[in-house]
Amino acid sequence: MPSQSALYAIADIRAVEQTCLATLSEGTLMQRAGKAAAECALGLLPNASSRVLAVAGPGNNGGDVIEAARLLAEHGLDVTLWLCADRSSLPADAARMLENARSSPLNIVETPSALPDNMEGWNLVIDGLFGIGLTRPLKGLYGTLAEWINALSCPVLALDVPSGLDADTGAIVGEDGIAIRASHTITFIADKPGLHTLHGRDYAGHVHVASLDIDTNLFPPACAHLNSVSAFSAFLKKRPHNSHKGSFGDVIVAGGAPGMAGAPILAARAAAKCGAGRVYAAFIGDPPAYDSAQPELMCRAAPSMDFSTGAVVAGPGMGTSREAHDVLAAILHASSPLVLDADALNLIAAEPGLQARLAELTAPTVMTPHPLEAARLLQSSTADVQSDRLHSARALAQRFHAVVILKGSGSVIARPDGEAAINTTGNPALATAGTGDVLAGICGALLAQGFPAWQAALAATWLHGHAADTLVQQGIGPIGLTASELIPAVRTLLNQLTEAHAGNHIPH
Ligand SMILES: NC(=O)C1=CN([C@@H]2O[C@H](COP(=O)(O)OP(=O)(O)OC[C@H]3O[C@@H](n4cnc5c(N)ncnc54)[C@H](O)[C@@H]3O)[C@@H](O)[C@H]2O)[C@@H](O)CC1
Ligand SMILES: [K+]
Repeated sequence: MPSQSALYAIADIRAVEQTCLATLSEGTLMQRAGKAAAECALGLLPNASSRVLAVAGPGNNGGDVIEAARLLAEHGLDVTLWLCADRSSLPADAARMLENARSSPLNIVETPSALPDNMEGWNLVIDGLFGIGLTRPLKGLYGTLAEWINALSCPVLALDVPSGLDADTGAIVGEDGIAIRASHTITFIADKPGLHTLHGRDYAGHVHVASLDIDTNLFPPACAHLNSVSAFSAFLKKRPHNSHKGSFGDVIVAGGAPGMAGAPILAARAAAKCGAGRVYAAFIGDPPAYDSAQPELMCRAAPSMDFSTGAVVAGPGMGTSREAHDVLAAILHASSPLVLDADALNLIAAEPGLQARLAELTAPTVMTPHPLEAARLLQSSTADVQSDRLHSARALAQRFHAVVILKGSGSVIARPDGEAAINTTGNPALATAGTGDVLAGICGALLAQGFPAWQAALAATWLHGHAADTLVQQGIGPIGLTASELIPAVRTLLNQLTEAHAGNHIPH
């Protein structure tokens, strides 16, 4: 089995599946999938007399659920199978599973013409309508069934992919399409990107991978990975006693047009609490004398700053004025480790001269667009960006020669060589003003402490999301979590991770 964090595109899964089908006896893979699904279902059921509704579609995803339903019925559960397809046109393996099921205690209802009025009484629904063979939106009976299932209060286990969801992108198929909202998904052969980004997290729920005992050697390289601590932990360093404020780098946050002074302050506070030795907040508008809540920050006028002395976070509340443009041009000429956020991205999107300079930079550079900023940079629409987030993040990384964090549910981190990761932490509490400034500040602090751009982006995204998850568990959110509250939680996590993962060697 490939590593737990590896993600595979549908085309790669198909290739692996075809090779396996050629060497295994007929129905073997489907039997393995059905068995894994039945075991997963058992773990979700309250007792031995639970009532299960299994829905089967016209393809092999239907075959998987027929086999799972048979096994559960033979286990003694009260299982009803709705076969939402014409029996005579099922693919061979699925037809075989149906034949096997006929002699089991499974209650089979073929092509149900109407849905039952009674929505209560099911302990679990298993979704085997469509898997990776989905080619068009759910319509007619399938659409109605998805709506009906989504209104139930019991757990829903999706087999391979929640029906209606694109396993590559996490998009719901069709303009007004619908997908089954699962509480759990058991996905076969290997994990898939669409279960973790865009609508993926909302529709797939908890994802479990069943590898079906396929030989690891049959897998091509993964198309992306899930972000995890192990991807950046090598750069978590214990601090030597003999260190001083110069040992951990400077961060200069540049932004703060008139009326927008809070944004750079948030980023600067985050940078200070994530371990930068010294932090400057540089303002396009008049700088405040100091930050009374965090007087360690040094507040300056941006046009007079030297941006070559530390890692720079450009953009929070920067505005797009002529002054902002000139400050950004000076930043790009300083060639420092760089985080580009918010209006810095908008300025770059609007000006080819800045784009050309950015593409020339060799210092570590991280860009942190949300989908609208990404659309401006790619000269496309937000809908286009979101329709394939992995592709969009990679396109940005290649075009601007930078590591890109495309924010949103399941943030995508991509680098110019095409390597990409999907973040697994975070929750809707982060959908509030200022959280992006905090992310940029964390990233800047890690760059200042010597993280390469890729690991800084992975670590910042993971920490930012995990801090929000921790706060929500404590009841601080999702409603009303503020960006300021994230900052001390990120600091705690960063210290805990460093304590747990850092080696004893002295960094220098
Ligand atoms: N072939 C095998 O032996 C295995 C298949 N597996 C399962 O098979 C699935 C893939 O099977 P298939 O390729 O048959 O694909 P699906 O079962 O996802 O469905 C494909 C069928 O549905 C039709 N279809 C697609 N979208 C539709 C829509 N919106 N409305 C109505 N009909 C639609 C297609 O024309 C095709 O007949 C995987 O997701 C996985 O669950 C796994 O069991 C592993 C082994
Ligand atoms: K499914």
